[in-house]
Amino acid sequence: MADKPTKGLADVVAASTALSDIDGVAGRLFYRGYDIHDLAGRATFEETAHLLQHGVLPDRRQLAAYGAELAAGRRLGPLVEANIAEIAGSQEPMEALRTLVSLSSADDPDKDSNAPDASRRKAARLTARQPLLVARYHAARTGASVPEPDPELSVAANFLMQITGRTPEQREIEIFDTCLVLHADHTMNASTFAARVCAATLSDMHSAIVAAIGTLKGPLHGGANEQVMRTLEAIDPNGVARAVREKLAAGQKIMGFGHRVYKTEDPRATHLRRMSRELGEASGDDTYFRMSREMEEVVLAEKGLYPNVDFYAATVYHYLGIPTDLFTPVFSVSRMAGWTAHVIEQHADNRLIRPDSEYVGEHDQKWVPIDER
Ligand SMILES: CC(=O)SCCNC(=O)CCNC(=O)[C@H](O)C(C)(C)COP(=O)(O)OP(=O)(O)OC[C@H]1O[C@@H](n2cnc3c(N)ncnc32)[C@H](O)[C@@H]1OP(=O)(O)O
Ligand SMILES: O=C([O-])CC(=O)C(=O)O
Repeated sequence: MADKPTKGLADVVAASTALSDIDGVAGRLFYRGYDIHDLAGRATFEETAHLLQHGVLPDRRQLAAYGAELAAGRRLGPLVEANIAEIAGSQEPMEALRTLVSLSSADDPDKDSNAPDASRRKAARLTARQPLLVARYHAARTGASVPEPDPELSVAANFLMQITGRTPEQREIEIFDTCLVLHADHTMNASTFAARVCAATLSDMHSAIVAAIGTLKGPLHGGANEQVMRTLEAIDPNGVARAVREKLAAGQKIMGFGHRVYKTEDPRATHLRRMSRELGEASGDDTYFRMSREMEEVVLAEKGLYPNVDFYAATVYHYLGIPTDLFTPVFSVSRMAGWTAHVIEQHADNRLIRPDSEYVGEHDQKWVPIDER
């Protein structure tokens, strides 16, 4: 007889990891032992991805080699090239990414190997390709041409240039790079768990990432950042408190608030709030930032809930000129670093993940032939 389940597996320890750690009471987050507050604004996304996928912060030689690997991986395979226009015309961004990443395995020379070196090469290729997939998807649906990625530019700079069609300012690149660092990994979040469950069957890296993308898409997880912006756009700037109270009274959740693990401020939100303020003020119209601040005060007062990573990411991306329906794809660009590292970690010390369930259905049913039912 199985034990009673913990609904949503809350507080269940599902895996061991050396990748990231959270103290939900103190509001602290660490990547391989480094405090997120030390990494944000200092480490680049490339350094962070190397830290996660290779286990160490790279020295200059390692970083140059990893940067060259990413630059070489910034191209789409023939199957993706042949299908991207049709997919962009018929699928929403996260659906499209799910499909395009799946198609990407076709030309991956390491697709049949889960050996550590092969998986690290796949991790770099997936990390390099994800921003390009988002940019090329967006261009295909708008009919715009997309500038070729510049091998001298960072992931953040290339992505902003390709999405906005203009040369981003240095400060915009720094802010976006920090966003990528902040979203790169987060212990056993739902999409990472999905990736690890898939990997634990000894399935391949691409399959695990497809599972993760499908899981990130939902509005209770990565999909919340898009919903935050839609909420801000739908609310009268002069009626924020009233609108929030009405939603709560109607039993609705306010997107971008609450967290399974953090019982206090999400440390990533601290950085994102600051960057949202800076970009809002620089834009000359910080209405959405001010509305966000008011929402934050009301939700804390009414429900005791704090903003999570998705809340201020929404306005940061908005001010950077990223289309709202690409916010969750942007999350996937960053989280690719963590997902792939988790797949490598799972394969390195694997056991099938197969929990039990509590049976709550009927017992002792008697078979009835179809014509007698
Ligand atoms: C990258 C990320 O994934 S960060 C999370 C992104 N998701 C969101 O922002 C969506 C909104 N937030 C939520 O739905 C939740 O807070 C989650 C999914 C993040 C965490 O979920 P859980 O730990 O399962 O908490 P659960 O949903 O059970 O909420 C507990 C209580 O707080 C309430 N609550 C939680 N979040 C919210 C919210 N955003 N707005 C209003 N009420 C909320 C619930 O209604 C519930 O109240 P009840 O006990 O009276 O029924
Ligand atoms: O950890 C979680 O449950 C969700 C989250 O904040 C993330 O994935 O970044």
